[in-house]
Amino acid sequence: MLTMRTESALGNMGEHPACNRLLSVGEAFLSGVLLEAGTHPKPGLVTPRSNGAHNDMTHMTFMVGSAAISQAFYCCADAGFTHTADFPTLLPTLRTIGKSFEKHLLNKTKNVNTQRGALFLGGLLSGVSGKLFQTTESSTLSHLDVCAGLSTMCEGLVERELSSLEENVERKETAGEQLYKRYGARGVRGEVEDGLPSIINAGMPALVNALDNGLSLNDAFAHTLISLLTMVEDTTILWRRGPDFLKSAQQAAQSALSQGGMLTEAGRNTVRQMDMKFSADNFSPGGCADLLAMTIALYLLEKGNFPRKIM
Ligand SMILES: CC(C)(COP(=O)(O)OP(=O)(O)OC[C@H]1O[C@@H](n2cnc3c(N)ncnc32)[C@H](O[C@H]2O[C@H](COP(=O)(O)OP(=O)(O)OP(=O)(O)O)[C@@H](O)[C@H]2O)[C@@H]1O)[C@@H](O)C(=O)NCCC(=O)NCCS
Ligand SMILES: Nc1ncnc2[nH]cnc12
Repeated sequence: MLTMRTESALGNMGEHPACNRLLSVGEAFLSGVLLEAGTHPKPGLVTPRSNGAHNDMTHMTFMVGSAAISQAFYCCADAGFTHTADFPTLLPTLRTIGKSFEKHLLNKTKNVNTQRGALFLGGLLSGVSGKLFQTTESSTLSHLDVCAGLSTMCEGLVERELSSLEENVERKETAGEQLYKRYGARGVRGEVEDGLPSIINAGMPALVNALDNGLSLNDAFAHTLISLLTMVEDTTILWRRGPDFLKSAQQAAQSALSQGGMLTEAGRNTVRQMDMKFSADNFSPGGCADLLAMTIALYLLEKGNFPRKIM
């Protein structure tokens, strides 16, 4: 006797569409983190061909990290689908799932922080997606609806977790908490509370435009990353090199985009130069990398698949 999940995973969609749709949420977000890690070039970031600004991780670290968090997305989607109360009351459940997977991630990567941010973003988005599937028969979700649900669920998160930070808290303050105190940077919490404006206004339009213009998946993803970098307040850059570097990185990305980004040879050369400079200056936009992964995942949730051959 097959379990419901196994039967559905075997494609028996007719009987268990709900479970199959939750499996597709998990698959979309795992695809996002894997395809992000596999994209090259990405200024300062780890790719299959470069370790960027990192001396403690390679592409293999991200494969192990992705495997470690892969089940979190289905678990969060399932939690969202079975959550009978309103969006804000779903958040603590997802945080509990996330915190246990974060421990697992760091255990599997031997304490190298590959994708804490991706786990946070993907887990919350998966939970919202699962909840939205309660009220539709569709097998796809609009990224605008998912981002709106995220914003509703995370309303007040910055205030609760950053603005009201106690002085000399018992535990070591996280990077995000220290950066909020130092610069007022809202980081990933600000992104989710605002409903991912960087994806809605930059990432998703860039990805759709790149694919419509015939770019390969790799080049479309690299183009999307550059677009995100123009506007994201990336605390991983702030943490390593401060606000002036963050501003210069955003300006460099804007300059590359003005030359066409990955759509033109001049733009591609500028992106390659950015990669060399970010790596030499020892900083990388880890937050933008996570948002790239999420853009890919939300694209797959909305469209179901990529438009052409997977190349
Ligand atoms: C909620 C937390 C994840 C918040 O953690 P923290 O207090 O540290 O807050 P932030 O710094 O704001 O964000 C944490 C990570 O989020 C990514 N990020 C940063 N800015 C943004 C942004 N504007 N938008 C989106 N995402 C953003 C970033 O993660 C990526 O970069 C990390 C790799 O950076 P790197 O510098 O290479 O490595 P480090 O070890 O950090 O530094 P070095 O020593 O090497 O210099 C990697 O994590 C990428 O993912 C930020 O780091 C957390 O507190 C939490 O609660 N987690 C539990 C999980 C959870 O609640 N899940 C819920 C659903 S499952
Ligand atoms: N490819 C990557 N390189 C470095 N940090 C990251 N954080 C998320 N993806 C990353």
